[in-house]
Amino acid sequence: MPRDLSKLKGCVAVIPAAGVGKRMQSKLPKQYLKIKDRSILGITLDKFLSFSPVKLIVLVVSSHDTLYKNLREIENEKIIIIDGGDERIHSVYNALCYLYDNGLADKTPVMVHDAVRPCVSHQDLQKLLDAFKSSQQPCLLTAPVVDTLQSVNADQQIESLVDRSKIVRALTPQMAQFIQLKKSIESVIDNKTLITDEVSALCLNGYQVNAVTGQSDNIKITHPDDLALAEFYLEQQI
Ligand SMILES: Nc1ccn([C@@H]2O[C@H](COP(=O)(O)OP(=O)(O)OP(=O)(O)O)[C@@H](O)[C@H]2O)c(=O)n1
Ligand SMILES: C[C@](O)(CO)[C@H](O)COP(=O)(O)O
Repeated sequence: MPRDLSKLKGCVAVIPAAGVGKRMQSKLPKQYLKIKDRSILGITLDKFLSFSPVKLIVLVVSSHDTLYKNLREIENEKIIIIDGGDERIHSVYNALCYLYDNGLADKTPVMVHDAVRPCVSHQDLQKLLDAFKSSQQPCLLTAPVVDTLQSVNADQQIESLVDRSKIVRALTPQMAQFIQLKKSIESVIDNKTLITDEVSALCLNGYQVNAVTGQSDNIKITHPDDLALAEFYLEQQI
């Protein structure tokens, strides 16, 4: 549905939810699995609908998906639905193209957040937004690595100790000005560079990206064990 986005003030959230969840090994795409009667995607959407700086949410779903229509959160005028692509990066790019085609101003802050990270807190969203506003540079939520890190060779033999003070877990949201994000992703897609997040695209295009330490409970539900863990973390937030 076309909209005039040229006057939009505030932040846009892009939520890629067009994956199949292979590693989850469930019949349903994992974003539709339930945690205490609520779908993972519904919980994530609710976090963004109730975060007032976000004025528009672009939800990206598979073109074969009909399940999103059953979400009680979907009937909200802040949400726009877009078809996804083959990889996460293509799904995000489709959302950015929609925003471009509908006139979103170049400097609008855009946050990209995985549908399957329902434990993200408003406190962390605000922290990320504050860091973005004060630095005027792209940034992302991160969490420290707590284990000792060893690198291994192809035969699983330990090669060397990795300096963990230089490593962080890349979480989402990841954010940048709209046009920085769109041009960076466009360029990695054109060059067929394999990347798994927005920050990689921004770095490859020469932007300085700042890590903002967030809560380590902002997990991506990836494997079956993560479901119980996310349920536990969400209970702690009530
Ligand atoms: N073509 C794709 C692939 C992934 N995603 C979304 O990107 C997020 C993070 O990706 P990941 O955890 O890798 O999800 P899946 O691709 O669904 O999982 P898997 O890799 O196990 O198949 C998820 O919200 C997923 O729905 C997407 O929008 N479009
Ligand atoms: C974007 C992301 O969630 C950051 O951790 C991640 O890159 C998703 O991709 P992956 O396939 O699980 O690495």
